[in-house]
Amino acid sequence: MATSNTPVVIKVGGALLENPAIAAQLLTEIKALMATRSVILVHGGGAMVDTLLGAMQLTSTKIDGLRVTPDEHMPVVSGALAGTANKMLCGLAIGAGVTPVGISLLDGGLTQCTVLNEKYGAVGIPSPGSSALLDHLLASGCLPVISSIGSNADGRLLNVNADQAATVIAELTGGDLLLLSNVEGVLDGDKVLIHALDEARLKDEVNKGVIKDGMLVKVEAAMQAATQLSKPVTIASWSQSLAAILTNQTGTRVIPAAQISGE
Ligand SMILES: Nc1ncnc2c1ncn2[C@@H]1O[C@H](COP(=O)(O)OP(=O)(O)O)[C@@H](O)[C@H]1O
Ligand SMILES: CC(=O)N[C@@H](CCC(=O)OP(=O)(O)O)C(=O)O
Repeated sequence: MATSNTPVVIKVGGALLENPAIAAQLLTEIKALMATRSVILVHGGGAMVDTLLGAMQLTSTKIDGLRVTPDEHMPVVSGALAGTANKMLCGLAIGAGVTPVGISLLDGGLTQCTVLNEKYGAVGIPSPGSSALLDHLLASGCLPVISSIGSNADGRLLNVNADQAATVIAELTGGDLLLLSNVEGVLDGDKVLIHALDEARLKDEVNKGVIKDGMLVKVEAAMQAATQLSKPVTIASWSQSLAAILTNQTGTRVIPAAQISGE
């Protein structure tokens, strides 16, 4: 039975699925956490998308960490993310003794997406919708496992970066957001962990080219969520213990940008 109304929204990058032992350990820790907190799992699967597109002889490019996704790639992309990756995580959850419910951003009116820019093809930017489905699942003691496949109002399927997907779910639920990846957090130019990243430092490291590619999308999503929720967002590694991450012993804390007074 959860004792806090504030859920923990945990996002895992797709590379986790290539490490089944670590993934199983994380799900075991999530089960323990669910004794006191509601947990929502949001996941990526970029590596799996690459593998499945490659197997279909389809080439894929990224601009600033976002995949250019022609509509004709969407059956493979949604199959990889909402299908294979989602069900692998649900299977690991069952193995850990948790009851998962695998869904996507487009289910139950959780989010609505708009097309980012046609130069990216079917790539969506999500906005919060209704939390009713999540409220119901959490009240039932289930673990929502959410893939980053969304839709616009016309039902066009859209590929959403999974860090942006996690951000919108944290905003929807007021949750504490952990973005877990294959690095211990945001690293500086000497590959040393940055413990706290405020807006000025973020801009500086981005301008220097130290924060780039997938991490650029991640820190920008984290700063948006931190500012919107008025609380820090954590970027850390899924190979470290959740207990250590939740007690700020490891990872990078992204600090909310100062709100302009009167806003
Ligand atoms: N300053 C940085 N600190 C840490 N990682 C960085 C940095 N700049 C770029 N990266 C890259 O970003 C990657 C994490 O982003 P990404 O691959 O999108 O992760 P995920 O799939 O878990 O969301 C790291 O593995 C690293 O290669
Ligand atoms: C638009 C866009 O870039 N979508 C991502 C969605 C998956 C993702 O973000 O996976 P990771 O968290 O493992 O990187 C993609 O197609 O790779």
